[in-house]
Amino acid sequence: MTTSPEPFGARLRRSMDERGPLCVGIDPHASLLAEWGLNDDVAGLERFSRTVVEAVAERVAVLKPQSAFFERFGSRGIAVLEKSVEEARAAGALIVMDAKRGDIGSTMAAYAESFLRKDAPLFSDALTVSPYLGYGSLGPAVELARESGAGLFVLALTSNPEGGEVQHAMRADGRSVGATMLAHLAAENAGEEPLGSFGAVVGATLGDLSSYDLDINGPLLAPGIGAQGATPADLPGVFGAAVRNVVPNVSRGVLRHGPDVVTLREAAERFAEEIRAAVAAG
Ligand SMILES: O=C(O)c1cc(=O)[nH]c(=O)n1[C@@H]1O[C@H](COP(=O)(O)O)[C@@H](O)[C@H]1O
Repeated sequence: MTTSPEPFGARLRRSMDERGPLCVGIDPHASLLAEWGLNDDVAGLERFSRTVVEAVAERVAVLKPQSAFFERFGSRGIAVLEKSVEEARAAGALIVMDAKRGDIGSTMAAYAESFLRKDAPLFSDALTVSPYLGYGSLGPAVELARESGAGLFVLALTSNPEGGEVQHAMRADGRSVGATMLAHLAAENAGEEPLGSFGAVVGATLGDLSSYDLDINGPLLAPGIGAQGATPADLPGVFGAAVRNVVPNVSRGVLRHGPDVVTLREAAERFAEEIRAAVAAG
């Protein structure tokens, strides 16, 4: 008899409760490699990524490698990404692979195989995906995620100022495009306990979102804290009652404190503490 794997949402809820909700990004910008005294090459990439994993993977709930910075180095960069994913998962962190995939359904199935099939070299606990070829095009990824006990984070209301022209656009039924994505996710997660596995990306930079129904019974990945100007203290005002399900991401705000492992860890802990306090007050 095969037992089905524990769903991502349940694993994430437990990890957030035990470790706090902070997600640290692994974003090896060329400028950060330089600040850390590393070369902009595969050896520099590997040292950077390993240092972040060593500093925080045993402590934070989630690590989010930004695939673009690894892809920049071709197959050897991808090999570093594979190793980092393996090491971070071994240390108990959940991996959200930030690859923002999105395509017609038949191609989406291949993206899903790449990141959400249990035995794939880049298997990740969850994957960021773009629904802007239509939410239904994500179907194969939803299906494989369910089978593998993995999850998705669907771009709903992104942190960047340009996102509004698409996401705030009004449909004929009077609902915005972003709100429509949130509604799809709420349907996906209906009845799941303690938390569904199909999350939304909602920027922490967006101000008051009370006109949106963020109650999707799933996690809300909230980038934008630190380098993009949002702070942990903003979270209750942006997310309201949904703040309990927010996974706040900080990349450069933490990473600029490297390369010393202890200093990096302390920077992550400061954010984690501020986030804990803000969520408790919210
Ligand atoms: O999906 C994401 O993670 C994401 C969505 C979004 O709306 N905005 C956003 O900044 N991100 C990612 O989150 C990270 C933010 O990095 P920092 O601005 O350095 O904290 C980057 O890896 C972005 O690609």
